[in-house]
Amino acid sequence: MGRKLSFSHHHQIRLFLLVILSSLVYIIYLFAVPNFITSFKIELRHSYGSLVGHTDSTDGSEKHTPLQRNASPKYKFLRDENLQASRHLPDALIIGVKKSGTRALLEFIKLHPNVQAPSSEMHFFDKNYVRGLSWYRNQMPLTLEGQMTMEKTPSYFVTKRVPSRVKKMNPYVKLIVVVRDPVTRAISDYTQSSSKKPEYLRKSFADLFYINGTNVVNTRWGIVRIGLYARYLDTWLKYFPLSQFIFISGETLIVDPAAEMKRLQDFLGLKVIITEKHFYFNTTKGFPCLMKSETLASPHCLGKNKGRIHPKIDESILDRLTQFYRPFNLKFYQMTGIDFGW
Ligand SMILES: Nc1ncnc2c1ncn2[C@@H]1O[C@H](COP(=O)(O)OS(=O)(=O)O)[C@@H](OP(=O)(O)O)[C@H]1O
Repeated sequence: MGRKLSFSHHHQIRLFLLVILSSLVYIIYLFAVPNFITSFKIELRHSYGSLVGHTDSTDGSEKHTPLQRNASPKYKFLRDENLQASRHLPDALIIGVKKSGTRALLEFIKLHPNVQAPSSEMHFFDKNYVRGLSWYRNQMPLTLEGQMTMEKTPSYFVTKRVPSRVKKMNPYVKLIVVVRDPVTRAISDYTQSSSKKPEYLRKSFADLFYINGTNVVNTRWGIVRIGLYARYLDTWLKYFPLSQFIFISGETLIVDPAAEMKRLQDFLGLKVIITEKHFYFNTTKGFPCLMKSETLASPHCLGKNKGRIHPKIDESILDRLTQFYRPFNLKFYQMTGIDFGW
């Protein structure tokens, strides 16, 4: 009887321990797994650490949480060095021009250790302005002291309300404009639009280029209008001095990317780190590619929507376009002091 009692007593203790252990496992599951998933998602969203806590105060200033609080191994170096990372409004903007090589330029300059930039176009000054500057700053990647922040949205160059808004953010911001022969630019833009908008498939370049069967150039067609660089620059120059701009040749960016990158690094006051060594010419793509990108250690070209095959456009239309742009191009050379040779 005594042995029986002690057996059931042991049995009860084991059962009790099992219940405690299962409850513990359940509690750990409840708390730890969601936390793990959340932090994993955050890591994915920001390749360069948004786990460094920061919040926006109502007055728009930014508060930082010390890196020491972040246990992620990614920040070990920063913690060891007692460095703090924070988000800043852009010091430089790639404002345009659409289809001139703005993505290539951004990818190339992002290789510089002192440059941080979001990959996507923020469209802050044209479409998202109501969200406010603190929203814009929150979209920027973290930077350390000595690093500059950059953003590119090519529609800024041609949107009337943008220059005054940019000036309000920072009157000393550096402005980067990539330009390309407006004829090639128009065809590139048309090629992209045809791939996106089905209505373009039913109309040829000629249909859209001339006003209803006449031989009058349709200057209301955005694809033609964007190439009037002198007009848009004129608006920008009402707000910023020419010395705050750099004009990058889209053509040179393809044949000699290192030369344009040297000009850009000098203009931004950066040590020239991106040189010929960073590029190779990919004959299949027909464009320069990077030996390594910001995220990939292997040779890397821009995506397949950059460097598209253009449709054949009638010679007479090309001549007409060239003539049409000529006076505007000359004016642009005069304003910038650069003959782009178009
Ligand atoms: N290295 C490299 N690789 C691929 N493409 C290159 C490169 N350098 C310049 N380009 C030219 O960039 C054109 C696209 O311009 P954007 O990046 O400014 O286009 S966008 O406005 O952001 O849509 C793109 O236009 P398309 O050829 O019409 O696709 C290219 O001609």
